[in-house]
Amino acid sequence: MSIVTVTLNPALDLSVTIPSLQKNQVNIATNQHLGPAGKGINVARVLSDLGHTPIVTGFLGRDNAAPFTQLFSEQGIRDHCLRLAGNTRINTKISEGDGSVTDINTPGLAVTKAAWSKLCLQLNALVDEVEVLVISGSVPPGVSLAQFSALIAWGRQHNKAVILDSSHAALEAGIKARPSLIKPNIDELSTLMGRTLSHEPDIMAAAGQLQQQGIAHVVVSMGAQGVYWFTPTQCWHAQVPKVDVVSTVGAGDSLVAGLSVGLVHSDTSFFDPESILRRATALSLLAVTQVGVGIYSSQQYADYQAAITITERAARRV
Ligand SMILES: Nc1ncnc2c1ncn2[C@@H]1O[C@H](COP(=O)(O)OP(=O)(O)OP(=O)(O)O)[C@@H](O)[C@H]1O
Ligand SMILES: O=P(O)(O)OC[C@@]1(O)O[C@H](CO)[C@@H](O)[C@@H]1O
Repeated sequence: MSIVTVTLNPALDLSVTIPSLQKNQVNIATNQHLGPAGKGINVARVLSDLGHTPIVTGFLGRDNAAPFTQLFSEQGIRDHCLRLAGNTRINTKISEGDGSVTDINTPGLAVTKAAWSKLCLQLNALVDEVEVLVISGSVPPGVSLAQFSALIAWGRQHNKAVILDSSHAALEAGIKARPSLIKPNIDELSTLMGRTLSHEPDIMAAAGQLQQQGIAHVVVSMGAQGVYWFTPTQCWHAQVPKVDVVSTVGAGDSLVAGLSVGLVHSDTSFFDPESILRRATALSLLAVTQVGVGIYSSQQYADYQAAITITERAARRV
């Protein structure tokens, strides 16, 4: 059994660092890096650093698939991604000296009906191997929101824990299929609820509303303000230490990787949200202190776990 991540719209991330972005000017980057990414791919990379053997699936462009194939083979990730004619998109991530990031994401490779059918067949063939299904990222051209939502419903019908990490219309559509856990960031949650959320009582009320719609776990990532995790019975908050931010890209994916490991035991007595949240949040701190994701230092991972403060909040239900 494995954690399976589905990335319908992966990307090569072109990460550039500049001191301060000047609009309408020539900006000279001090660093650049082009590497395989996309939300579910990032999740799998972190899982493999944690000692898991995740399965990745979704779509890749055949013409520039080599960096992905190399990553999967180096990291021991089981590659079930379907290759389509053309190139996987390139997303640009501009990191500035103050830690802010500007993302320029492109729409991605169009998925044909035949390719979608192949993915469905492949998932059916993998079903007995799925321990947790992580569905991450945007919906590429050619895939409808109904198909996206059906993917989540498929996982739930097969009694799998399904994590959904997406945004905008895809998040809204996906929620209707009642994933087991969603991980919006605070802006995504505000957009979803149609109101600005920033204070704890508002976030609690929003999470409660979503739980009433059948989503057991709502995790809200809040950047430097840490993480809230609303389980069916409790509410936890992770407070993060101040860190030197290199790039926040992939921080949410690293958090999701840690949560996916935790959900493996969600219906057993081994389920311990406090320690899952501590570890998952530490993984997100490793992400913000590097370009890309992964455990670059076991000692740093341990130190971040020790520096995170987890508190239980009195859950308020709507
Ligand atoms: N500036 C920061 N300082 C400390 N921790 C941070 C910072 N930004 C992010 N984090 C950590 O990473 C987690 C996820 O970040 P964030 O809320 O920005 O998610 P996200 O928007 O989904 O990220 P992304 O889409 O870029 O992967 C936070 O909950 C926090 O633990
Ligand atoms: O367009 P999506 O799928 O929503 O997001 C894609 C993306 O921004 O997400 C990852 C960071 O979370 C990046 O590696 C990648 O470029």
